[in-house]
Amino acid sequence: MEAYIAEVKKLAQTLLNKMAKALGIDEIEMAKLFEPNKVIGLTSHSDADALTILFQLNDIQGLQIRKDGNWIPVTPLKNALVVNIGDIIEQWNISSIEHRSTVNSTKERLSVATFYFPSSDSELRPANSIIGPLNPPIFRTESMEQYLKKFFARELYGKSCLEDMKL
Ligand SMILES: O=C(O)CCC(=O)C(=O)O
Ligand SMILES: [Fe+2]
Repeated sequence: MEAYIAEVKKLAQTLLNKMAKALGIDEIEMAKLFEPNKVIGLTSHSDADALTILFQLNDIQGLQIRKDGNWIPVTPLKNALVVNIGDIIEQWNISSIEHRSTVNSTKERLSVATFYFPSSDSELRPANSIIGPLNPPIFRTESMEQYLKKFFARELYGKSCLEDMKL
């Protein structure tokens, strides 16, 4: 995995250098755009899926979750997976988790996220067992197809892909 990532990085650099050269862009100026200590990582967001299973492959810290307005680091643990609640589970009145990741300017951080979504022909609505006269639905019903269309058109920023479905 590490060797693959190193090779992919080299390939991206080679391709960008060639493109820059062909376009007359200064290669040194361009390289400055990709310095690790200037790369932000992933901006604050919640995942649009139901659950994200995250495997942190090495012990370089980078993932942070937002709790009561503070950013809390999620220390990688050996033989442990991180499970993130995604936006879709908000239909069950459980909040999705806002998180971000930072990069380390000297050490490479490796993590593999698997995003678990309902099937594309399903419908997003609260389960009958959790709604009633005292617990009306919080979101309007939407097809997964509509939801995914919106998801792919939106910027990775802030919380909840369900926000605009709020009733
Ligand atoms: O950097 C990480 O481990 C988290 C990645 C993440 O939040 C995402 O891909 O949605
Ligand atoms: Fe995420």
